[in-house]
Amino acid sequence: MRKHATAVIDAPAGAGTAAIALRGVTKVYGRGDEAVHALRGVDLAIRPGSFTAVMGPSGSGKSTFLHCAAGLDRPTGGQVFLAGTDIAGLSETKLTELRRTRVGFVFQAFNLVGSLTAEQNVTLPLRLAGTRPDKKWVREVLGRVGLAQRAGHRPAQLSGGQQQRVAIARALVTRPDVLFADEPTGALDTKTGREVLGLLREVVDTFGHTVVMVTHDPVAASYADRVLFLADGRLVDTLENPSAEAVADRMIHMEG
Ligand SMILES: Nc1ncnc2c1ncn2[C@@H]1O[C@H](COP(=O)(O)OP(=O)(O)OP(=O)(O)O)[C@@H](O)[C@H]1O
Repeated sequence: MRKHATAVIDAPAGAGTAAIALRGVTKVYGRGDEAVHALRGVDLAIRPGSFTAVMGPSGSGKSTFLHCAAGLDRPTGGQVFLAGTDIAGLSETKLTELRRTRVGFVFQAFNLVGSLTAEQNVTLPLRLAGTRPDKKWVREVLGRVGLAQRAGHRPAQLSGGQQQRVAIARALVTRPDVLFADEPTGALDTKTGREVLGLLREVVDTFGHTVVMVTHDPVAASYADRVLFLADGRLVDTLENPSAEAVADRMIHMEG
């Protein structure tokens, strides 16, 4: 039997002040005997300008949480507020617009367009949203991720860490309310992974962005201000100012 850590459920802050707030969010895949309860009533609030890591055993609902929080998928029940907007009530068109402009995504596999330069990859979300890219702002974002000198390079001409930096710049270019990262260091070696984590920390501390990152790695989680632990679709624990050791210890007890 899976042992759960003490259940500490965050009281949702006023939905209007949180970058993200979930209220009683459930997600069921399939029906009847086949039904999988991926989220079983998640309540939480994430402060603007904070860095949050989401951890939990395989199958605990981390990706489902990320998808529901980011408007990539609709919850079966409950409410998701993104900077005060209840996204469950939005039409498909509005939800697509929200995904393009108010949230940013960084994935393990970078997901850059190989035929485009770093700068063109970064401006892609703006073009998709029908906005003319502001050159000064695009340069600024490329500078924030340390790629001012690589703007004209294509992904194949960049290292894995540089490609992930392009992906981070692309995620930030629309000035999103939240940047979601799904195992952003999963495809990188340890040293490069740490550099990317340092960059995520920096965009929070220096530029006030809000980052929510799913990870399996306790060291990655230790870069966050707070770790949320999911088990069997529930938020079962949180850890403030986490050390890698404390996170690893919590995980061992959850998986034991
Ligand atoms: N599209 C789907 N259809 C049916 N079941 C699904 C679907 N997506 C996820 N699940 C199930 O929901 C549960 C939660 O999955 P989820 O991918 O959110 O977990 P996770 O914590 O991200 O796992 P991992 O760490 O292995 O990536 C699992 O039991 C999974 O099998």
